[in-house]
Amino acid sequence: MSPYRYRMDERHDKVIRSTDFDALSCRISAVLRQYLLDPYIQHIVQGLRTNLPRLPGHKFSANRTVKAITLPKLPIINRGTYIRTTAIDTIVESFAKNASGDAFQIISLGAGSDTRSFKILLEYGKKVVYHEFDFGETVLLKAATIKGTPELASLVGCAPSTEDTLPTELHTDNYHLSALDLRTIKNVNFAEAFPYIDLTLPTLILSECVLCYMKPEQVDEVLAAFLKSLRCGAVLIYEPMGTPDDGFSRVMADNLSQRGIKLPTFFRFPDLWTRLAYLELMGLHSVQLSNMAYVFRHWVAGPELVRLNRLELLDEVEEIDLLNEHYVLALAQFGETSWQNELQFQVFSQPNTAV
Ligand SMILES: C[S@@+](CC[C@H](N)C(=O)[O-])C[C@H]1O[C@@H](n2cnc3c(N)ncnc32)[C@H](O)[C@@H]1O
Repeated sequence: MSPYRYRMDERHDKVIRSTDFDALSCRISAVLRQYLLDPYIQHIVQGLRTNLPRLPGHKFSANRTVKAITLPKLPIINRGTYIRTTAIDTIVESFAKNASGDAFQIISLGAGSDTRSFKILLEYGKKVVYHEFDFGETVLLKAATIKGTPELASLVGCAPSTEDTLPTELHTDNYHLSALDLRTIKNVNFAEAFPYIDLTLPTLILSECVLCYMKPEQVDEVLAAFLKSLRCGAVLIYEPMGTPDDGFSRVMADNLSQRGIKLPTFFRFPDLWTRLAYLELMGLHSVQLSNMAYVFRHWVAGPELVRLNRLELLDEVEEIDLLNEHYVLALAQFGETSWQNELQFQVFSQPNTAV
Protein backbone atom coordinates (compact mmCIF):
# COMPACT_ATOMS: atom_id res chain seq x y z
CA MET A 1 0.00 0.00 0.00
CA SER A 2 1.40 3.44 -0.86
CA PRO A 3 2.13 5.83 2.04
CA TYR A 4 -0.36 8.27 0.49
CA ARG A 5 -3.13 5.66 0.57
CA TYR A 6 -2.20 4.86 4.18
CA ARG A 7 -2.57 8.53 5.17
CA MET A 8 -5.97 8.66 3.44
CA ASP A 9 -7.14 5.58 5.36
CA GLU A 10 -5.89 7.02 8.65
CA ARG A 11 -7.78 10.23 7.98
CA HIS A 12 -10.93 8.35 7.06
CA ASP A 13 -10.70 6.22 10.24
CA LYS A 14 -10.41 9.41 12.27
CA VAL A 15 -13.55 10.78 10.65
CA ILE A 16 -15.35 7.49 11.34
CA ARG A 17 -14.26 7.57 14.99
CA SER A 18 -15.51 11.14 15.26
CA THR A 19 -19.03 10.01 14.30
CA ASP A 20 -19.26 8.82 17.89
CA PHE A 21 -19.28 12.48 18.95
CA ASP A 22 -22.11 13.10 16.46
CA ALA A 23 -24.19 10.32 18.02
CA LEU A 24 -23.34 11.54 21.52
CA SER A 25 -24.15 15.11 20.60
CA CYS A 26 -27.57 14.06 19.27
CA ARG A 27 -28.33 12.15 22.47
CA ILE A 28 -27.25 15.08 24.65
CA SER A 29 -29.58 17.40 22.76
CA ALA A 30 -32.48 14.91 23.00
CA VAL A 31 -31.87 14.57 26.75
CA LEU A 32 -31.69 18.34 27.29
CA ARG A 33 -34.96 18.74 25.34
CA GLN A 34 -36.53 15.99 27.51
CA TYR A 35 -37.14 13.56 24.66
CA LEU A 36 -35.00 11.03 26.51
CA LEU A 37 -34.01 10.34 30.09
CA ASP A 38 -30.35 9.45 30.49
CA PRO A 39 -28.79 9.93 33.92
CA TYR A 40 -25.40 8.66 32.68
CA ILE A 41 -24.74 11.02 29.80
CA GLN A 42 -23.54 13.81 32.12
CA HIS A 43 -20.74 11.47 33.28
CA ILE A 44 -19.69 10.84 29.68
CA VAL A 45 -19.49 14.61 29.08
CA GLN A 46 -17.51 15.15 32.28
CA GLY A 47 -15.28 12.22 31.29
CA LEU A 48 -14.48 13.93 27.99
CA ARG A 49 -13.51 17.14 29.81
CA THR A 50 -11.17 15.23 32.07
CA ASN A 51 -9.77 12.61 29.75
CA LEU A 52 -9.60 14.16 26.27
CA PRO A 53 -6.46 16.15 27.19
CA ARG A 54 -4.89 12.88 28.41
CA LEU A 55 -5.23 11.19 24.98
CA PRO A 56 -1.87 10.73 23.25
CA GLY A 57 -1.46 13.39 20.54
CA HIS A 58 -4.63 15.25 21.48
CA LYS A 59 -4.37 18.78 20.08
CA PHE A 60 -7.74 20.41 20.69
CA SER A 61 -9.21 22.08 23.73
CA ALA A 62 -11.45 19.66 25.62
CA ASN A 63 -13.73 22.54 26.62
CA ARG A 64 -14.16 23.55 23.00
CA THR A 65 -15.01 19.95 22.02
CA VAL A 66 -17.53 19.67 24.85
CA LYS A 67 -19.05 23.02 23.91
CA ALA A 68 -19.47 21.83 20.31
CA ILE A 69 -21.12 18.54 21.24
CA THR A 70 -23.53 20.14 23.68
CA LEU A 71 -25.02 22.57 21.15
CA PRO A 72 -28.79 22.04 20.72
CA LYS A 73 -30.01 20.21 17.60
CA LEU A 74 -32.99 20.89 15.36
CA PRO A 75 -36.33 19.27 16.28
CA ILE A 76 -36.01 16.90 13.28
CA ILE A 77 -32.76 15.52 14.72
CA ASN A 78 -34.15 15.29 18.26
CA ARG A 79 -37.13 13.27 17.02
CA GLY A 80 -34.86 10.97 15.02
CA THR A 81 -32.66 10.39 18.06
CA TYR A 82 -35.72 9.74 20.20
CA ILE A 83 -37.17 7.08 17.90
CA ARG A 84 -33.79 5.44 17.24
CA THR A 85 -33.00 5.17 20.95
CA THR A 86 -36.42 4.10 22.18
CA ALA A 87 -36.92 1.55 19.38
CA ILE A 88 -33.60 -0.13 20.16
CA ASP A 89 -34.37 0.00 23.90
CA THR A 90 -37.73 -1.69 23.21
CA ILE A 91 -36.04 -4.48 21.25
CA VAL A 92 -33.38 -4.99 23.94
CA GLU A 93 -36.11 -5.19 26.61
CA SER A 94 -38.07 -7.70 24.55
CA PHE A 95 -34.97 -9.86 24.00
CA ALA A 96 -34.22 -9.78 27.73
CA LYS A 97 -37.83 -10.71 28.50
CA ASN A 98 -37.60 -13.65 26.12
CA ALA A 99 -34.62 -14.93 28.11
CA SER A 100 -37.23 -15.22 30.92
CA GLY A 101 -34.88 -14.84 33.82
CA ASP A 102 -32.00 -16.85 32.33
CA ALA A 103 -28.63 -15.30 31.60
CA PHE A 104 -28.09 -13.53 28.28
CA GLN A 105 -25.42 -11.49 26.56
CA ILE A 106 -25.36 -8.26 24.58
CA ILE A 107 -22.56 -7.44 22.17
CA SER A 108 -22.51 -3.83 21.04
CA LEU A 109 -20.35 -3.34 17.94
CA GLY A 110 -18.90 0.17 17.67
CA ALA A 111 -20.54 1.11 20.98
CA GLY A 112 -18.77 4.49 21.17
CA SER A 113 -20.01 6.64 24.07
CA ASP A 114 -23.38 4.89 24.22
CA THR A 115 -24.78 4.63 27.75
CA ARG A 116 -27.25 1.77 27.17
CA SER A 117 -24.90 -0.71 28.89
CA PHE A 118 -25.24 1.14 32.22
CA LYS A 119 -29.02 1.07 32.07
CA ILE A 120 -29.09 -2.64 31.21
CA LEU A 121 -26.58 -3.54 33.92
CA LEU A 122 -28.66 -1.64 36.48
CA GLU A 123 -31.82 -3.42 35.35
CA TYR A 124 -30.58 -6.98 34.86
CA GLY A 125 -27.56 -7.15 37.19
CA LYS A 126 -25.81 -10.51 37.11
CA LYS A 127 -28.25 -11.92 34.50
CA VAL A 128 -26.55 -10.01 31.71
CA VAL A 129 -23.03 -9.82 30.33
CA TYR A 130 -22.55 -6.66 28.26
CA HIS A 131 -19.70 -6.40 25.72
CA GLU A 132 -18.74 -3.19 23.99
CA PHE A 133 -16.25 -2.97 21.11
CA ASP A 134 -14.78 0.07 19.41
CA PHE A 135 -11.51 1.51 18.14
CA GLY A 136 -8.72 1.74 20.73
CA GLU A 137 -8.87 5.51 21.20
CA THR A 138 -12.62 5.49 21.87
CA VAL A 139 -12.18 2.63 24.34
CA LEU A 140 -9.39 4.49 26.18
CA LEU A 141 -11.69 7.45 26.76
CA LYS A 142 -14.68 5.40 27.84
CA ALA A 143 -12.68 3.11 30.14
CA ALA A 144 -11.09 6.14 31.85
CA THR A 145 -14.51 7.78 32.24
CA ILE A 146 -16.03 4.66 33.79
CA LYS A 147 -13.13 4.09 36.16
CA GLY A 148 -13.03 7.76 37.14
CA THR A 149 -16.78 7.94 37.89
CA PRO A 150 -17.83 6.07 41.07
CA GLU A 151 -21.44 5.59 39.88
CA LEU A 152 -20.38 4.04 36.54
CA ALA A 153 -17.58 1.99 38.12
CA SER A 154 -20.06 0.55 40.59
CA LEU A 155 -22.55 -0.28 37.79
CA VAL A 156 -20.00 -2.22 35.74
CA GLY A 157 -18.49 -3.78 38.86
CA CYS A 158 -14.99 -2.33 39.10
CA ALA A 159 -13.25 -0.25 41.74
CA PRO A 160 -13.20 3.49 40.91
CA SER A 161 -9.71 4.80 40.24
CA THR A 162 -7.87 7.52 38.39
CA GLU A 163 -4.60 6.18 37.12
CA ASP A 164 -1.76 8.10 35.51
CA THR A 165 -2.06 6.08 32.32
CA LEU A 166 -5.37 5.61 30.53
CA PRO A 167 -6.76 2.05 30.82
CA THR A 168 -6.66 0.31 27.44
CA GLU A 169 -9.64 -1.99 28.13
CA LEU A 170 -11.99 -2.77 30.99
CA HIS A 171 -13.15 -6.24 32.06
CA THR A 172 -15.37 -7.19 34.98
CA ASP A 173 -17.67 -10.17 35.58
CA ASN A 174 -20.58 -8.58 33.71
CA TYR A 175 -19.03 -5.89 31.53
CA HIS A 176 -16.30 -6.00 28.89
CA LEU A 177 -15.04 -2.97 27.01
CA SER A 178 -12.57 -4.05 24.33
CA ALA A 179 -10.59 -2.38 21.57
CA LEU A 180 -11.21 -3.93 18.17
CA ASP A 181 -11.15 -2.79 14.57
CA LEU A 182 -14.08 -4.83 13.30
CA ARG A 183 -12.58 -4.88 9.81
CA THR A 184 -9.86 -7.24 11.04
CA ILE A 185 -12.25 -9.90 12.28
CA LYS A 186 -11.92 -12.17 9.23
CA ASN A 187 -8.54 -13.54 10.23
CA VAL A 188 -9.06 -14.03 13.94
CA ASN A 189 -9.58 -17.26 15.81
CA PHE A 190 -12.83 -16.25 17.46
CA ALA A 191 -12.57 -18.19 20.73
CA GLU A 192 -8.96 -17.05 21.25
CA ALA A 193 -9.54 -13.45 20.23
CA PHE A 194 -12.67 -13.01 22.35
CA PRO A 195 -12.09 -15.01 25.53
CA TYR A 196 -14.72 -12.98 27.39
CA ILE A 197 -17.55 -13.87 25.01
CA ASP A 198 -19.57 -16.87 26.15
CA LEU A 199 -20.32 -18.75 22.94
CA THR A 200 -23.26 -20.60 24.47
CA LEU A 201 -25.37 -17.73 25.89
CA PRO A 202 -28.31 -16.28 23.94
CA THR A 203 -26.76 -13.15 22.45
CA LEU A 204 -28.14 -9.92 21.05
CA ILE A 205 -25.66 -8.28 18.67
CA LEU A 206 -26.22 -4.54 18.23
CA SER A 207 -24.96 -2.48 15.33
CA GLU A 208 -26.29 1.05 15.80
CA CYS A 209 -24.86 3.06 12.90
CA VAL A 210 -21.67 1.02 12.73
CA LEU A 211 -21.60 -1.61 9.95
CA CYS A 212 -22.61 1.15 7.53
CA TYR A 213 -19.04 2.54 7.64
CA MET A 214 -17.58 -0.72 6.33
CA LYS A 215 -17.29 -2.17 2.85
CA PRO A 216 -19.89 -4.80 1.90
CA GLU A 217 -17.40 -7.67 2.12
CA GLN A 218 -16.29 -6.49 5.59
CA VAL A 219 -19.91 -6.38 6.78
CA ASP A 220 -20.33 -9.96 5.52
CA GLU A 221 -17.17 -11.00 7.38
CA VAL A 222 -18.27 -9.41 10.67
CA LEU A 223 -21.70 -11.05 10.51
CA ALA A 224 -20.25 -14.41 9.46
CA ALA A 225 -17.67 -14.39 12.28
CA PHE A 226 -20.30 -13.90 14.98
CA LEU A 227 -22.93 -16.14 13.43
CA LYS A 228 -20.67 -19.12 12.99
CA SER A 229 -19.21 -18.84 16.52
CA LEU A 230 -22.24 -18.08 18.71
CA ARG A 231 -24.89 -20.69 19.50
CA CYS A 232 -28.02 -18.54 19.25
CA GLY A 233 -29.47 -15.07 19.46
CA ALA A 234 -30.37 -12.13 17.28
CA VAL A 235 -28.77 -9.30 15.34
CA LEU A 236 -30.13 -5.75 15.39
CA ILE A 237 -28.96 -3.33 12.73
CA TYR A 238 -29.93 0.34 12.62
CA GLU A 239 -28.44 2.48 9.86
CA PRO A 240 -29.08 4.94 7.05
CA MET A 241 -30.19 3.53 3.68
CA GLY A 242 -30.70 5.01 0.26
CA THR A 243 -31.68 4.22 -3.30
CA PRO A 244 -29.67 5.72 -6.17
CA ASP A 245 -32.67 7.05 -8.12
CA ASP A 246 -34.01 8.97 -5.10
CA GLY A 247 -32.99 12.64 -4.74
CA PHE A 248 -33.19 12.69 -0.95
CA SER A 249 -30.85 9.66 -0.71
CA ARG A 250 -28.35 11.34 -3.00
CA VAL A 251 -28.42 14.57 -0.95
CA MET A 252 -27.85 12.56 2.25
CA ALA A 253 -24.88 10.72 0.72
CA ASP A 254 -23.43 13.99 -0.69
CA ASN A 255 -23.73 15.78 2.66
CA LEU A 256 -21.88 12.98 4.41
CA SER A 257 -19.23 12.70 1.75
CA GLN A 258 -18.55 16.45 2.06
CA ARG A 259 -17.63 15.72 5.68
CA GLY A 260 -15.35 12.91 4.51
CA ILE A 261 -17.77 10.16 5.57
CA LYS A 262 -18.22 7.24 3.20
CA LEU A 263 -21.11 4.83 3.64
CA PRO A 264 -20.12 1.97 1.35
CA THR A 265 -23.36 0.02 1.87
CA PHE A 266 -25.76 2.99 1.72
CA PHE A 267 -27.00 2.02 -1.75
CA ARG A 268 -26.50 -1.75 -1.35
CA PHE A 269 -30.16 -2.75 -1.06
CA PRO A 270 -32.81 -1.15 -3.27
CA ASP A 271 -35.62 -2.06 -0.84
CA LEU A 272 -36.44 -3.85 2.42
CA TRP A 273 -37.15 -7.15 0.63
CA THR A 274 -33.66 -7.40 -0.86
CA ARG A 275 -32.22 -6.61 2.56
CA LEU A 276 -34.35 -9.39 4.02
CA ALA A 277 -33.06 -11.82 1.37
CA TYR A 278 -29.48 -10.81 2.19
CA LEU A 279 -29.91 -11.42 5.92
CA GLU A 280 -31.43 -14.84 5.21
CA LEU A 281 -28.53 -15.60 2.88
CA MET A 282 -26.15 -14.79 5.75
CA GLY A 283 -27.87 -17.56 7.76
CA LEU A 284 -30.31 -15.46 9.78
CA HIS A 285 -33.97 -16.35 10.15
CA SER A 286 -37.17 -14.69 11.37
CA VAL A 287 -36.07 -11.40 9.81
CA GLN A 288 -38.10 -8.25 10.66
CA LEU A 289 -37.50 -4.93 8.93
CA SER A 290 -38.90 -1.41 8.88
CA ASN A 291 -37.95 2.06 7.99
CA MET A 292 -38.00 4.42 10.96
CA ALA A 293 -40.99 6.43 9.72
CA TYR A 294 -43.05 3.22 10.04
CA VAL A 295 -41.57 2.53 13.46
CA PHE A 296 -42.47 6.03 14.65
CA ARG A 297 -46.04 5.70 13.38
CA HIS A 298 -46.63 2.24 14.85
CA TRP A 299 -44.59 2.18 18.05
CA VAL A 300 -45.28 5.59 19.53
CA ALA A 301 -48.84 6.35 20.58
CA GLY A 302 -51.14 7.55 23.36
CA PRO A 303 -49.79 9.78 26.15
CA GLU A 304 -46.19 9.33 24.96
CA LEU A 305 -47.05 10.79 21.55
CA VAL A 306 -48.93 13.66 23.23
CA ARG A 307 -45.89 14.29 25.44
CA LEU A 308 -43.54 14.32 22.42
CA ASN A 309 -45.75 16.68 20.44
CA ARG A 310 -45.61 19.18 23.31
CA LEU A 311 -41.83 19.26 23.55
CA GLU A 312 -41.02 21.46 20.56
CA LEU A 313 -42.72 23.29 17.76
CA LEU A 314 -42.36 21.18 14.61
CA ASP A 315 -42.36 22.92 11.24
CA GLU A 316 -40.80 20.10 9.27
CA VAL A 317 -43.34 17.27 9.74
CA GLU A 318 -43.04 15.97 6.16
CA GLU A 319 -39.26 16.29 6.22
CA ILE A 320 -39.12 14.27 9.46
CA ASP A 321 -41.03 11.45 7.78
CA LEU A 322 -38.79 11.62 4.73
CA LEU A 323 -35.63 11.50 6.84
CA ASN A 324 -36.95 8.61 8.94
CA GLU A 325 -37.80 6.69 5.76
CA HIS A 326 -34.06 6.67 5.04
CA TYR A 327 -33.12 4.76 8.18
CA VAL A 328 -33.66 1.04 8.57
CA LEU A 329 -34.25 -1.05 11.67
CA ALA A 330 -33.47 -4.71 11.03
CA LEU A 331 -33.90 -7.53 13.49
CA ALA A 332 -33.03 -11.14 12.65
CA GLN A 333 -32.46 -14.30 14.67
CA PHE A 334 -29.87 -17.05 14.43
CA GLY A 335 -29.29 -20.56 15.70
CA GLU A 336 -31.98 -22.18 17.75
CA THR A 337 -33.45 -18.89 18.99
CA SER A 338 -37.18 -18.73 18.56
CA TRP A 339 -38.21 -15.36 19.86
CA GLN A 340 -41.81 -14.54 19.00
CA ASN A 341 -41.86 -10.86 19.76
CA GLU A 342 -44.96 -8.73 19.38
CA LEU A 343 -43.08 -5.93 17.65
CA GLN A 344 -44.73 -4.52 14.56
CA PHE A 345 -42.53 -4.43 11.45
CA GLN A 346 -43.18 -3.52 7.83
CA VAL A 347 -41.57 -6.54 6.19
CA PHE A 348 -40.80 -9.92 7.75
CA SER A 349 -39.83 -13.49 6.89
CA GLN A 350 -42.60 -15.90 6.17
CA PRO A 351 -43.09 -18.13 9.23
CA ASN A 352 -42.03 -21.22 7.28
CA THR A 353 -38.58 -19.72 6.64
CA ALA A 354 -37.88 -19.71 10.38
CA VAL A 355 -35.73 -22.55 11.73
C1 LIG B 1 -22.07 6.77 14.64
S1 LIG B 1 -21.09 6.10 15.92
C2 LIG B 1 -22.32 5.15 16.80
C3 LIG B 1 -21.93 4.86 18.22
C4 LIG B 1 -22.99 4.06 19.00
N1 LIG B 1 -23.23 2.78 18.36
C5 LIG B 1 -24.26 4.86 19.10
O1 LIG B 1 -25.18 4.58 18.32
O2 LIG B 1 -24.33 5.75 19.93
C6 LIG B 1 -20.17 4.83 15.08
C7 LIG B 1 -19.23 4.09 16.00
O3 LIG B 1 -18.75 2.93 15.32
C8 LIG B 1 -17.36 2.82 15.54
N2 LIG B 1 -16.76 2.08 14.43
C9 LIG B 1 -16.89 2.33 13.11
N3 LIG B 1 -16.15 1.46 12.40
C10 LIG B 1 -15.57 0.63 13.30
C11 LIG B 1 -14.66 -0.47 13.18
N4 LIG B 1 -14.22 -0.86 12.00
N5 LIG B 1 -14.25 -1.09 14.30
C12 LIG B 1 -14.69 -0.66 15.51
N6 LIG B 1 -15.52 0.38 15.69
C13 LIG B 1 -15.96 1.02 14.59
C14 LIG B 1 -16.89 4.27 15.61
O4 LIG B 1 -15.64 4.41 16.23
C15 LIG B 1 -18.01 4.93 16.40
O5 LIG B 1 -17.83 4.86 17.78
